[in-house]
Amino acid sequence: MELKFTKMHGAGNDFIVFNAIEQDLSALTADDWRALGNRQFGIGADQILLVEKPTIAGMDFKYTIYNNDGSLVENCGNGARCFVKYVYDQGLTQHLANTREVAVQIATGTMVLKLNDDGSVTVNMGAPGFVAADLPAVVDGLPTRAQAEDTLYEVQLTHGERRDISLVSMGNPHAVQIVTDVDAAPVLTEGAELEVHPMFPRRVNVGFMQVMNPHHIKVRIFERGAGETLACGTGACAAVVAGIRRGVLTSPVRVSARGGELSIAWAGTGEPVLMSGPAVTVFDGQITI
Ligand SMILES: N[C@@H](CCC[C@H](N)C(=O)O)C(=O)O
Repeated sequence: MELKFTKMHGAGNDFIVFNAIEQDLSALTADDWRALGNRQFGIGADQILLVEKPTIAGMDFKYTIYNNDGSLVENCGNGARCFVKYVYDQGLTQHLANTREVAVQIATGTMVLKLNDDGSVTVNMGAPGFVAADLPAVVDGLPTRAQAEDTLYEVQLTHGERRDISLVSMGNPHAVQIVTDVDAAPVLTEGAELEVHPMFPRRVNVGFMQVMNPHHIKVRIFERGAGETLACGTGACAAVVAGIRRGVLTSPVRVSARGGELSIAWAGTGEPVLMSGPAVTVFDGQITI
């Protein structure tokens, strides 16, 4: 089967984007997503994004996301920005010519994406969630500590040290901790351990943030199903939300990831998180699988 794709990235978080409206990808399996995402034997990407027809009235598109380990996921923020640039560049929507906004259906609901005049994209990511069971996270018996509006859960690692983590759902699950020096943080080892910690039955994205000042953080995210990436949109949102709830950040917040910068605004509980940042096309290609 011959498939056309576009390689894109948002702040270095990279994607293979398929038009699944004009191409039939229904026979592809988790093994195929894994093979396509493989950096040695495939195209290589952190996630694979499908542009599909919506099944909910009023939506322009359905947005489906796979990690490069083949797992289907609920949300991808950097991918959402690339998604809107893709449908605009490919002429798949008339809406953008007028309002420059599209409404997309995702696994957990809907999302509005706006293409800005400078080519950047703003995504309304919806309201974050904090109920452990919803992430899901099993927190029974874990020591907790209140910090401002947040609840910190004390998690024990195998080497004996403990970490205070905030739990945030951006549609997908995030465990966020504050570190003093993000460049020296043990992202690969502790990220890999926490991703599959028994308290997270569906695994988790692990965020490490260094607070530079109340309006600026540096982050590194060990993504569920992809390992450490150069940026993670939902991870950046989760870090900002956790920092605001802990009382150490004030909206809006500039987020510096290793692959680029995002800007995140959040007005508090029940309000949506607004994320702005770049969306870049790298090349178009065709692959036989
Ligand atoms: N890169 C993403 C998040 C992709 C999904 C995540 N790895 C998960 O499994 O939940 C982003 O930009 O948000």
